[in-house]
Amino acid sequence: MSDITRQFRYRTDENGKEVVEIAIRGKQVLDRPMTNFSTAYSLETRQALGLTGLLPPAVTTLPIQLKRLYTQLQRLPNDLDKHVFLMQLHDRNEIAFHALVAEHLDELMPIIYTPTIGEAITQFSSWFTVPRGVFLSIDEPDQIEAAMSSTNQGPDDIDLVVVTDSEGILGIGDQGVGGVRITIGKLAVYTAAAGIHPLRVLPVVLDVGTDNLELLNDPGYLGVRHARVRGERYDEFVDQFVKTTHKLFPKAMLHWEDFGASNAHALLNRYRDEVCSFNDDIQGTAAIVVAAVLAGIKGSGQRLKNQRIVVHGAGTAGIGIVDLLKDVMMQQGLSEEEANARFYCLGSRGLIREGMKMRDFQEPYARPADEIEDWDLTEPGRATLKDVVSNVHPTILIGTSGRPGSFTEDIVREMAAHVDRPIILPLSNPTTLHEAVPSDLIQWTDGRAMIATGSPFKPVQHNGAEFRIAQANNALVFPGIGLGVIACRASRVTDHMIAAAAQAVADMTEINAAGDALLPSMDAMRTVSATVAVAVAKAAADEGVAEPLENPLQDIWAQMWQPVYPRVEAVTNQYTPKGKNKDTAK
Ligand SMILES: NC(=O)c1ccc[n+]([C@@H]2O[C@H](COP(=O)([O-])OP(=O)(O)OC[C@H]3O[C@@H](n4cnc5c(N)ncnc54)[C@H](O)[C@@H]3O)[C@@H](O)[C@H]2O)c1
Ligand SMILES: O=C(O)C[C@H](O)C(=O)O
Ligand SMILES: [Mg+2]
Repeated sequence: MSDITRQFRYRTDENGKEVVEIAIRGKQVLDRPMTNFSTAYSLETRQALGLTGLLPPAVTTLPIQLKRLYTQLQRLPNDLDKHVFLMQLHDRNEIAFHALVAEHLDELMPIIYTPTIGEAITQFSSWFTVPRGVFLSIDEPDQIEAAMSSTNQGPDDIDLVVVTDSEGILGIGDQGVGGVRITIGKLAVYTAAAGIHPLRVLPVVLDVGTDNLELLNDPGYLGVRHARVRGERYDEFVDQFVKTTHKLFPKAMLHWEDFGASNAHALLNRYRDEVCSFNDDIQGTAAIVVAAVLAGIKGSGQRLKNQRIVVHGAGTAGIGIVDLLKDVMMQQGLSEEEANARFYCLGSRGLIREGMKMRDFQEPYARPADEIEDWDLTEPGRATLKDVVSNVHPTILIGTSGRPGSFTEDIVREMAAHVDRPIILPLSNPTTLHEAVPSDLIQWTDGRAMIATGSPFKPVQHNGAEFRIAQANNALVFPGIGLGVIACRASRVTDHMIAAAAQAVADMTEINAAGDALLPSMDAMRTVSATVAVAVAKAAADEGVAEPLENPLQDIWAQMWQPVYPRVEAVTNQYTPKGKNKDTAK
């Protein structure tokens, strides 16, 4: 790696200010998203970088550019067009992109991320323009190292790798190569919410084929054109990817996103003790949902260990949530057996019971086979959600099924008839897949339900009160987990660190009046991330997977990158990646 020529380098000067040294000249400067500051370049810098004549004469500032960009954005007719516009800005002027998102966080999160990103992913091959991310093909496993190295990054240059194999994108399933966009979206959220430096990250798609026939039959499809490879060849490919990533970027946290349920659990278990590895759908979702649950329970004066919890959709996210809730219950004094008994998990064949076919990660939660003997079932031999709710009287109902509308009026009214403050969490994304919408839930429970949803919803008015709807999306917590891990260079991500993240978010919320939300709002993401990061770094030190930070708040705050143009130095030297500093060179 040592003789790679660099074109520019971001570093911090003696006053802690960011500087970019630029060795390229002319049009090349404007062609790179991290060196193109466009009309904001001063006349001297334009001269020094050979930009004279390549830009209109006026010198502007980032705020003026943002005003112009925001006006252009607002003229666009729909969210997908806005998403594409923002992604093009991302590829043209990355700092302006991040600054625009930061300035309009609440409004633009749903555009760059869930739910709009779901639509963008399904249409990836038709709106593809500029490639971003690393594409690894199962048909060329010997190219993994070359592909991962083609970004010219040295061993100290990458803090975070987000990877997907696209089998379980949101609730929309197998999206083939288009899944690369979820890794880019997640990384944009890491930067917006936790100030992770945009040059110190790598989005990766493992293209192992697709079982999506629509994609396979589309002549314009840009991915590997065959069915999904499974089994040994898949495992070897993933293993090769993990080993290569760890070899090239030994300090990076590996974030797994939107794998199918079986692989998600298996890969987390395989790698969690080998590398610094985090599954967002399992652990990130669990952390944010447990935070919402803890806040709700505190608000209604209850104890977690006394709850009856029904989980509709016992897959990656659902069982991840259950596992973490169980850990917290055990910390509160329940035995494992007692804790397991608090959960009722449903899959596509209804309530999961002993003797049924199930996945290994569901086994601890299988209900006794004879439990439903006395139940008056809607369909013989299968306990549906309706049956479970009317027999169990749950206090908490969680939806991670991707089945829209499955929390029906009947079911919700039945649940609310037996609990004072039902906690109802329809978490499936994107918006169209929610198990119920907040306005219905509030109406059906006459304002008693405590709600959080996976995608954003507008506040709901009821009986003169405004209900702000908490968004229980892992985006509120994974950026802080990543920031904490990076700040203390944790070697592993442990369950204790995830539980600490959940508790930190729960502690930020007070539920006093009807309408109070279960979680902080998305526009408080930077504060939430910093708070989570401090808790995660502390838990990492307690667990012995990192050294304690000397001054946690200051260290973490200082780590957070701000989207402003750095001072420019036109240089002539060529860079080589350094092994030992935190500079970011390309
Ligand atoms: N809010 C968040 O932060 C968040 C995070 C992760 C996932 N999710 C959402 O949760 C949903 C599921 O994601 P996942 O990654 O866990 O997928 P998954 O495929 O791993 O799990 C879905 C589960 O639902 C079950 N299911 C299917 N049909 C059902 C039915 N009719 N009744 C009951 N269960 C049924 C499946 O058996 C499977 O176990 C998606 O819509 C995803 O967007 C939300
Ligand atoms: O991506 C999201 O919006 C949350 C979650 O990771 C999901 O898969 O739905
Ligand atoms: Mg996901």
